[in-house]
Amino acid sequence: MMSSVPAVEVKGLRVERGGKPVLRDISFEAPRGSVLGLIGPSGCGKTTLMRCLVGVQVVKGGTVTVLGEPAGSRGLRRRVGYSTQTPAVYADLSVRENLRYFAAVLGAPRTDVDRVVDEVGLGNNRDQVVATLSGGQLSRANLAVALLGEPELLVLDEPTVGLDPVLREELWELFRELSGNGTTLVVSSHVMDEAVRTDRLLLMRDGEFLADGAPGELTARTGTEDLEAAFLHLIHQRAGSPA
Ligand SMILES: Nc1ncnc2c1ncn2[C@@H]1O[C@H](COP(=O)(O)OP(=O)(O)OP(=O)(O)O)[C@@H](O)[C@H]1O
Repeated sequence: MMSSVPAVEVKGLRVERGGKPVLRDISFEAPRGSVLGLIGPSGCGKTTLMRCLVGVQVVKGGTVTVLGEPAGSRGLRRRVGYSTQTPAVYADLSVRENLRYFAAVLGAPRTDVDRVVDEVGLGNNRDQVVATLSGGQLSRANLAVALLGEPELLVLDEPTVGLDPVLREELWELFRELSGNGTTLVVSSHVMDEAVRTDRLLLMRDGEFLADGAPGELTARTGTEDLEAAFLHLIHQRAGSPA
């Protein structure tokens, strides 16, 4: 039976980096099995928020609860998958060797290796040394590591950067399939056309949420035709509102 505890529960989160506020009083919840999009311009705090979810960021205030436990708890190690923008895979090992290594570290079954290679569409590159992969193949190898062990929550920092539209489409189909099986995904992007594929969007700017809702709700609420226009509308609205 699926737990009723939200996959993610963030309350009053505040983070400072380099002495400056980077996240200012952020609160939200992600129900299990949802695909949550974290969208906003470069430097708005997306990576910092994701670091909080996986428990590697020092926080100034607030709480971050993941699958019912404080973020970063030991018990969450195998239940949460994280892929960073900087690839974690070793350049001098093949795709398969990397995944075997990470499967052993994570305690994931060895049979997972071929499954995740196929899921990210690297079936023809499984024995290729990572140093020789293209940029898009490299980011998919990195994503494959996060899929090992079938984590309940996947935190993916810009997983589709540098991919062509066909591959992006395929990856989004995979994300939808994973969420259909009950996995919760938090996916960051600064590309608005990806935002429409999420169940719920958190539009971020300067460490705050401009809006939080389903893509259709956000366009309806702002009376705009697409999410790009909705985002601009919200920025102008915020700029025009009294402090
Ligand atoms: N180690 C650090 N020390 C000081 N400031 C930092 C550090 N890391 C990030 N920052 C600052 O924190 C803010 C948020 O950065 P963050 O990486 O979370 O943004 P982002 O939205 O993920 O950006 P991008 O889309 O470019 O990855 C930025 O202003 C950044 O300069």
